[in-house]
Amino acid sequence: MKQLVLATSNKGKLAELKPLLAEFGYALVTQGELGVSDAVEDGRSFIENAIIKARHASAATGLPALADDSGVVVPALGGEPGIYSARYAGSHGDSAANIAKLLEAMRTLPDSQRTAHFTCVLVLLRHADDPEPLVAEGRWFGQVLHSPRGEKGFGYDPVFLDPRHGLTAAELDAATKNQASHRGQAIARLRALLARA
Ligand SMILES: O=P(O)(O)OP(=O)(O)OP(=O)(O)OC[C@H]1O[C@@H](n2cnc3c(O)ncnc32)[C@H](O)[C@@H]1O
Ligand SMILES: [Mg+2]
Repeated sequence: MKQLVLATSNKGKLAELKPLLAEFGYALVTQGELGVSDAVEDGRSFIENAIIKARHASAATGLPALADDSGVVVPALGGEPGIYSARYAGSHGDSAANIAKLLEAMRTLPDSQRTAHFTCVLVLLRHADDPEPLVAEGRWFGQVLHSPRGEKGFGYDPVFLDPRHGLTAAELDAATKNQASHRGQAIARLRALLARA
């Protein structure tokens, strides 16, 4: 079976992506398992950063690569944290600090201005020099709560309310989150692109 390197070091993403990719017909290997360093994410958009990460992992391994660039976008904050979601409060991947900063920035906002969405852009390089990567985006619309709820998931999940279920992303079981989420939607689009490619 052809190997595919997952170009992410985020354990939460890996846990969600692995079951979603099960039917894609690849043997999955993470960039960490292959000793690939994290790429420098200096793009200006989710798409640019996802391409940077996929190209970095693919160039280092010679394998096809899948990257995920994602984040939470709050229109009332001018789109923040956006592409800076992982390092919003300064240090990379400190979810408690990121959530605290987000809640403080939104402290005075009424419910009508607390809408937000998660965005996920997936980039699949089908081989190391693939000039035309497959790009798939998904968005998950909801509301930012005033305080965290739930223990599951990762990142901003405890403060993101999914209006369809009336639960935060951290209160949803993994399969339900994957059905609703930005990442799940992006994977469904990627599957459709692959079927046509
Ligand atoms: O770059 P990689 O190695 O993939 O890992 P990362 O965590 O740095 O990933 P990003 O650069 O794409 O930043 C995404 C951040 O957005 C947040 N995020 C993305 N998807 C999320 C989800 O499903 N639930 C909660 N937070 C999410 C979370 O804080 C992530 O760290
Ligand atoms: Mg990152």
